[in-house]
Amino acid sequence: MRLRHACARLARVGARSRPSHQPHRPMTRVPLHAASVGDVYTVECVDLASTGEGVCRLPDGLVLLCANTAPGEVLEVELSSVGRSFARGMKLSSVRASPSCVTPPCRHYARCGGCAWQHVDYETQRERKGRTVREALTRVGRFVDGDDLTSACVGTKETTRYRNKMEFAFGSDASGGVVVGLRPRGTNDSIVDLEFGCLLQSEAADDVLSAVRASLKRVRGRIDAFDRTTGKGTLRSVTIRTATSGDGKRSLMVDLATTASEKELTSGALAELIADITKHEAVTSVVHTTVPAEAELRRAGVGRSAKFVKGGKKPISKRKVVTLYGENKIVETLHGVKFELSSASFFQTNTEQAARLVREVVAGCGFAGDRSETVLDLFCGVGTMGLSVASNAKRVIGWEVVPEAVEDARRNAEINGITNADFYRVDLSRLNPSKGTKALLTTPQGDVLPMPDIVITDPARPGMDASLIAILRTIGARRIVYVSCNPATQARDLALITAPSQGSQDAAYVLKLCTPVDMFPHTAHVESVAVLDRINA
Ligand SMILES: C[S@@+](CC[C@H](N)C(=O)[O-])C[C@H]1O[C@@H](n2cnc3c(N)ncnc32)[C@H](O)[C@@H]1O
Repeated sequence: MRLRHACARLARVGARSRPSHQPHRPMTRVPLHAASVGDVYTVECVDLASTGEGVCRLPDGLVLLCANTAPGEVLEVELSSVGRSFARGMKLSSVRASPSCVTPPCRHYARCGGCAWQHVDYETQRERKGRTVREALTRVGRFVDGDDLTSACVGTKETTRYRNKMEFAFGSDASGGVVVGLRPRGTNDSIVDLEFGCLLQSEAADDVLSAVRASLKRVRGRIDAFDRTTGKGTLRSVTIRTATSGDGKRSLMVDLATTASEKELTSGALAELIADITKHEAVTSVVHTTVPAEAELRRAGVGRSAKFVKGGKKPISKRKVVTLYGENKIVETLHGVKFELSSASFFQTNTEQAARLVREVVAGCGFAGDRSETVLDLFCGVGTMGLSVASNAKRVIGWEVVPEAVEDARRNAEINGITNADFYRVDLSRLNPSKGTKALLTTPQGDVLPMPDIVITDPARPGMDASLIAILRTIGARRIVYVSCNPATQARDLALITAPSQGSQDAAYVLKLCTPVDMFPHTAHVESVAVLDRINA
């Protein structure tokens, strides 16, 4: 018996020697922690990691990650790896069950990387997401009142079939056939064949996925999956988008991405696959995206530690999209605004929760109620936020880097009869702060735009560039509403926005409230809406 830390403080947690079947592995370097591979501990799971693993602690404080456990469970774990900052272990048995553990609703849960938190009840997930945002504010943003500034996470009743868009990859099975599905948890070099469908997407979209699987069986041996390590093979991915009309009717857009030439689309195995998809009643649009055949992964490391990682610094080659059936568009409605989406358009993937997110944004703007205010919509995409607030504002000005999204935003304004919203293309990471307000308030044609009263900003995961934040502080709008899908970069940026003012050309802000919104049940992802007021506005 190898008792390691016989300390009263840690009495709840015990260790025993590795089972006799475990070979002794000699240490190659002086360990920083007393634990070693093969040791067995009794620990309590105290938290949930983003990977879905339970977070436990060894007697010396080292974090231990273990799959198939949930907060509150006491379990016996055998260590499978011990690093400098954390260890991993395999659950041997449960000593006391977790009150938050549930049976995962999806039959693919054990392997699929799609929904790592399915084994934990929704209330625990929601509470954890709220805590992620609070912890980012206090630890990254250093807001001493981060806890008080964060409200409870806005949850949802629809914890399955909530996504309006899913992308599935093609891969090869052991006998050379083609399978379609998602990547397994923790690795990107194989595919989980989703024979029971995917609980994240609509039932109609699941029917199309089944049709694709059936078709792949029929054309077996005549077409192969693209191999990202060699750049060989044809079938890359299939994206299924579901739009729901007011009467609940579903229409589906299917985007098949392959390396095939246009000739291959009209005859042979690929043409048969396309025909099978098109036959499906709810499918209103089928497009094909040609992605050039280039290897994208390289082997990193040697021996047992080798793994494939995204390789090279080659620019992503241009994709070519052709419409094979119907039109390359689908119409989705959000907050009373219709959005016409092409296969390449970014759109919020959980329509129901996006409506809640937009409601938070509208409330966060705190409109005067007389349509007197000008709104700047940064990172506007297809105009989701700007068009949703246009009826409350005098004018909306949107900025976005992707030209197609700018075109979509303009068209969306038009089809909704919105005449007070303009959208422009700009790279918001390349603004020149020495130009002051002009850096952001001049159109590409040189027209000077009005000073905004309210700024909505919704950057991608890396957050905002420091130069953009400096310009926003020069502009000094009375309110900033910051929407984010990454609590850490949001907290970093909020700290910069609220830093003390350097003089009359530099407004300072105070953080009023941060509201987490759960857009992606069963995953660690969380969106949050922060509201900032200009001091002495
Ligand atoms: C999280 S999305 C938000 C889109 C939109 N607000 C919505 O709710 O649908 C972030 C958007 O920022 C755009 N974007 C990313 N980097 C950018 C940059 N450097 N300059 C301008 N826009 C950028 C992306 O193309 C994307 O449309």
